[in-house]
Amino acid sequence: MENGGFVGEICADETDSTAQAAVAVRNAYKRYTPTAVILKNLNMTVKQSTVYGLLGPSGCGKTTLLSCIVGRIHLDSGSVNLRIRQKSKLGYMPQTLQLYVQLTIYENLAYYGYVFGMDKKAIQEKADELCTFLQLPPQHKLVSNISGGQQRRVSFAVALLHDPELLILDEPTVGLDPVLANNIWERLLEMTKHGKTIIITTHYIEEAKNAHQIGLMRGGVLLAEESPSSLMANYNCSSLEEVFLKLSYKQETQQSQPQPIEEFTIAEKPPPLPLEDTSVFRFTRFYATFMKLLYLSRRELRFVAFLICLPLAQSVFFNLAIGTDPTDLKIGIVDDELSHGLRECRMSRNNHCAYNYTEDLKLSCLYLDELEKKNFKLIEFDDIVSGKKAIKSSDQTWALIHFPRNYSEALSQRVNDGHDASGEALFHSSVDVWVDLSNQYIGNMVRRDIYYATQNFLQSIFMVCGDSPRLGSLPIVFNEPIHDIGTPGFIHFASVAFIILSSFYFPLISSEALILNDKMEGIIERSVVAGMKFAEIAVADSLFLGVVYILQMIITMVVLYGVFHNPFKGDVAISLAILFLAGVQGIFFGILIALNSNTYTEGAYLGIGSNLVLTFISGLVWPIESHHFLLKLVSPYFPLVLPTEGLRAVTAKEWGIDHPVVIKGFQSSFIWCSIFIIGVFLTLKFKKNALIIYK
Ligand SMILES: Nc1ncnc2c1ncn2[C@@H]1O[C@H](COP(=O)(O)OP(=O)(O)OP(=O)(O)O)[C@@H](O)[C@H]1O
Repeated sequence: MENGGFVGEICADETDSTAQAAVAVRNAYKRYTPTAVILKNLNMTVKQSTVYGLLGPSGCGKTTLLSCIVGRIHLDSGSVNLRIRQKSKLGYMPQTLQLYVQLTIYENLAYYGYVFGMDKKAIQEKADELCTFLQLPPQHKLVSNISGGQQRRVSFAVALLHDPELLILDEPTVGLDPVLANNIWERLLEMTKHGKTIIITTHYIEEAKNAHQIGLMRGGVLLAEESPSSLMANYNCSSLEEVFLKLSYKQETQQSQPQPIEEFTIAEKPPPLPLEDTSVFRFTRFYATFMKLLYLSRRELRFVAFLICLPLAQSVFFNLAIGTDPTDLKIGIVDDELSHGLRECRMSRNNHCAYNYTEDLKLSCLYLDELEKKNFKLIEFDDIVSGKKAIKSSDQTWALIHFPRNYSEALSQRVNDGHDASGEALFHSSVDVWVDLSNQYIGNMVRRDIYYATQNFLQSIFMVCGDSPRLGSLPIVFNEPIHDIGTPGFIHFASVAFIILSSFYFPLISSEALILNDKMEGIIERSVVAGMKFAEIAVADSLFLGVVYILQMIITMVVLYGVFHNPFKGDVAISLAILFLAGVQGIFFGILIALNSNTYTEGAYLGIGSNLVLTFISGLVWPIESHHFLLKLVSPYFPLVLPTEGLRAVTAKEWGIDHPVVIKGFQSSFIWCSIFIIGVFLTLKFKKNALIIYK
């Protein structure tokens, strides 16, 4: 390099050094947005077995440069060549913490140790040594309960844990006790004697004098790259601060005009990452994730209890709150044939035959008995006007029933005279009913039960006279049901959709929460830099969630079918298979949401919002047969809709795996599982920040 020239203007004879260097960055160019150009044709050469101090003001691009070196982000053009070939030989301490603060110091070290392929004994030995050296609190302390400086030292320990050949440290000495900082520098220099190479960024120029080589960075370029002594000698300065100042002035005068963005050529395809990992699935990394989940569940007992109690509470409340008919509904009664009000019914003889009418026959009392049997509470009103007023002004009374003054006599005549009954007898033998239909469901139910009560009342009249009760029935007979599930209630219908949605939703929120948390905290990022594959994380998470899911499903099924006796008549294995596939869909949909969310809020909205839509269209709230015709055209193509139909057919109709409705349920499940899994692959491949949140 020409004396005084920026490192960006690299000489041809230096290209040989690229091959020998531990790290060689050539013509590096990186921008975050078209106007935010961070690295501008930067060149950097780090010799093997040296400490390289990267110095520069805040925002000059140090972290960006290190991120490109460790493969956290791609360069837009240029190249990074590393002497090491495997990620396991790289140690990286990022600027942000990227630790599990809910875990202890040891558990964090163990997690990353397993990621690096270390065994338990080696991890424990190294953890003991590093914790002593870095003056860390006892290893059983939670990271959340130690100071910020101590947390950073744990992060530093993680970088040193597996004795890497190339160590990249982003401001490891911030806020450290000077003695400890000095010890760290001594250790770093000692490590170079064993062939290690270290790049370290720092704001402390004084401390950087310890490095073998210093890179002075400003505005996205390296102004100089030499040993501290040569820098001071070459620039005729007594301190590094002075050298930096001189070079900064020089840069200012040389680049008085900002370099136009067009001058930087961007490669069409981003240059490859320096350490593309070709290794396949590694058991140790899968084990690291699984162990971490076990550690987390031990630490987060409250959350585990929540995961178990949530299905319990949901299914209990579902059964207690949904599906059974309302009881004790109030009905207003205006009975003009009773001169002493409803208490007269208790005194009068009501059960003699209507064919023999006498003054004391009060058939309205028999009618009222039937209404009470339907669990209505009867409220007496003096007249129709006050009864209607009460319904209008209060939401407590749902209907008003009026019996005319000569109701029993007219009804007797109607029964006796049959088709010869007079118009007056027909008129006065009818009760008037007004129903509050402001709540359609309750209003319709009140109407239905008044019909049933009327029918029962008429049947009882003929029975008392010794005739067939059929005389008082509509001429229609409902025979044995074809698919009998006992007394059918809305809950029986809804319980199938409920269990499918639970099978889908519990794994969804758990997988989403796990991945999104690790993504937001930067732990996936650090793990990926350390060699972790997303497949290893996904498989370990899925297995762990599978166990939780089985527990959740057992609880839900015991409550639904054991305690509340919802109908379940068909093949258990087919039903469990449908539920299992709903769980798999949930896990992968949760992962997909996490990969596509950039904030916790976004993740929460996507998770809850999608679930609401599925709740509406899957038949939990209302039968899909009653959907709008346009929705009916598309709803079968939504997840869970056909599996719900299939499960309903299995559990209520005992249809088998070969029935088209059940087959369609399975087809839909397989197709949606595939769509979610493919979605995860495509997101990982094409979405820039699927795993990493650039802070
Ligand atoms: N993800 C991002 N998107 C857009 N701009 C970014 C992003 N990350 C960093 N930057 C910008 O790039 C510039 C360089 O940031 P970088 O973190 O590399 O600087 P630095 O030298 O490490 O600073 P410090 O010493 O304060 O850590 C800054 O202006 C920063 O705002």
